[in-house]
Amino acid sequence: MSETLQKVIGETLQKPQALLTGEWALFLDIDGTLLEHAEHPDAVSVSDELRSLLQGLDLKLNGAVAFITGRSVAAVDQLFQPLKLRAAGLYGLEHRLLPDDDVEVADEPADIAALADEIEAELGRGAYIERKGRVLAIHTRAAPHLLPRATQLVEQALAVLPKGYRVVPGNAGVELLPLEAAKGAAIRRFMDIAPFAGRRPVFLGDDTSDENGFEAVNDAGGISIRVKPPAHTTAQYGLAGVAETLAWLRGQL
Ligand SMILES: O=P(O)(O)OC[C@H]1O[C@H](O[C@H]2O[C@H](CO)[C@@H](O)[C@H](O)[C@H]2O)[C@H](O)[C@@H](O)[C@@H]1O
Repeated sequence: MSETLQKVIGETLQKPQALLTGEWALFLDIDGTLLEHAEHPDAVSVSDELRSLLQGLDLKLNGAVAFITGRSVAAVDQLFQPLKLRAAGLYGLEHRLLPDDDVEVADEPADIAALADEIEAELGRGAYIERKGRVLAIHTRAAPHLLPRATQLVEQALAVLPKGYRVVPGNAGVELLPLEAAKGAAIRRFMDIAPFAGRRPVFLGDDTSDENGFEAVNDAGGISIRVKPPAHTTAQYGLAGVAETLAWLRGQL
């Protein structure tokens, strides 16, 4: 274990009680943080152990736990069923502020179906095009050589998309997001309401798209934790991988 990581984990573990008191709000990325990456987005599965860990944390923190994910809330529910938590999906284009509430969706999607079709036709079967309304994910895990071309295609598409669309590197792929899709804003939205308001936010994530969330919790005096941290991250702390993240979370129960 690197010295930095040791220090980071040591610091975090020095205050476990603090995480257990009512002062914390916990925000969780899913893929690469709670779940190991799989070859295809539909190939991941959630263990009963993970479900009960999350349920336990939710109880412990009086409901101040939310998924902050690039997946849609419907996809998250499907994955974690029967567990339902508060959630922001599609990088904050969707919010479910209470576990049993309806999902609030930001404005009607721009029609990017035609663009998705064009990219799919150009890249062929090696790439998987995930259509998420206003968000488009191009997965190249099964054909890494397609990533540069996929990135080029989505960058070119910016010229014809509504203002504010941007390209964000994914994990073994690339995503095209509208302006309002940002994890930091999603976290701030929760922090304005009960039971999150007045607590210190903790956010765990593993991707470039999570950096915006780290900035938001840093600004709010919270704790940002990047799983498998790269050299450059705005996160204050790091955890080595999914297994270590789950162990750390179990330690907070
Ligand atoms: O914000 P997250 O919860 O981390 O979601 C980010 C994206 O995760 C999924 O894609 C990634 O995980 C897949 C399963 O391991 C993997 O096959 C893919 O290569 C990864 O990029 C999901 O499919 C996307 O919609 C999310 O935006």
